[in-house]
Amino acid sequence: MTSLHVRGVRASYGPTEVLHGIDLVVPSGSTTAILGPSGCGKTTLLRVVTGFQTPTAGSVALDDETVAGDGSWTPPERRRIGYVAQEGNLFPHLSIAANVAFGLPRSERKDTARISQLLELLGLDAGLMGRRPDQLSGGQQQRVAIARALAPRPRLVVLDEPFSSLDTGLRAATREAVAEALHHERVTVVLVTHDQAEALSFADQVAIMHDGHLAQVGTPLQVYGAPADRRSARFLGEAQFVSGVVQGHQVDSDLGVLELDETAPEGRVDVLVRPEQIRLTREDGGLRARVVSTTYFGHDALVSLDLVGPDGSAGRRVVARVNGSEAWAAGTPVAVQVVGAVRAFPDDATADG
Ligand SMILES: Nc1ncnc2c1ncn2[C@@H]1O[C@H](COP(=O)(O)OP(=O)(O)OP(=O)(O)O)[C@@H](O)[C@H]1O
Repeated sequence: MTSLHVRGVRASYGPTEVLHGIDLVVPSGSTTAILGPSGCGKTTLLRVVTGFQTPTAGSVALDDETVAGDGSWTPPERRRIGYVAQEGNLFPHLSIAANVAFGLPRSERKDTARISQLLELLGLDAGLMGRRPDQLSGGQQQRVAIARALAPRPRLVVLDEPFSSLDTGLRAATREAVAEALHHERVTVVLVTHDQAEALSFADQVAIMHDGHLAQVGTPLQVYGAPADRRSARFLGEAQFVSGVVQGHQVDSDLGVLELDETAPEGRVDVLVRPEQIRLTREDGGLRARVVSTTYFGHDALVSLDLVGPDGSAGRRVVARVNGSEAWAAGTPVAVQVVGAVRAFPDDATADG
């Protein structure tokens, strides 16, 4: 097992710098998801790690072996990094067995035991070995691509949006099978995605990238529950901000007096309240609101509400996430309660976007 160390990496296309000093450690045998909007530099970081791009500053090391930077350079084919692209890129003219074997050293390419073990590991029937890629579903093709990447026992596996071309049901099943196989092989993994649910469910660690910077690196719970800035909060799940004033461990906000998750400087703040933190009841009293509309998703629903002021006037709009089986018709008067501690950010909207 191998750990990945990215230190102060900068990278450019011509005169334009797109990575502005990336620091990231992926511990041995763990999975890190790099999550960020299109164009933020995720693929460029993968290119630097795999060796298809030279950093203009900083270094990349696998354990204590520097493969780029600090005067060292190991070409991609000698880094022992397995790479899986969005479309898998299987060789169309080769059988499934030959595709997987392609990853093995020439002397081991006839090792059918290793090939069937890998296919089995990815939940693929050994009977598929003789087929060609176009005779498999998209999900099966991606599993074969992962098997091919794992075949030579790489030090690191890099997955660039490997599930994004699959439809929703197939994506979840493929992701689960791949996660299990990677875990079984105890390989270190970097996954690039712009799918929040994928990053949170697949990875031990999530790195949030914006404009060539890592805004935050932490466990899925940390990055979702305690985002470093407003932009990361908005990028990961639904985020709404209400104004408030910090008083000790509490904040007096548009949604009442709420507990803070950590101490914040006294004064005006914006308070992050996730929709699932807002509970609705039909009781009279408490903080009053009126249902504006409901968007139904099956397992849950988002309910838009206008808070009602003491004089009965409509106040600010907030959104609550409720169980999909609950029906909240437009116009229904409700009582609103915020559950759990909330996070405060300085109220200067320009502070972190
Ligand atoms: N070959 C290139 N030449 C010039 N600029 C490039 C090149 N490849 C990427 N860029 C630019 O570098 C920036 C980062 O691109 P990159 O592909 O790393 O982002 P990304 O986060 O992977 O995006 P996506 O999720 O859309 O794949 C973007 O502004 C992009 O336009």
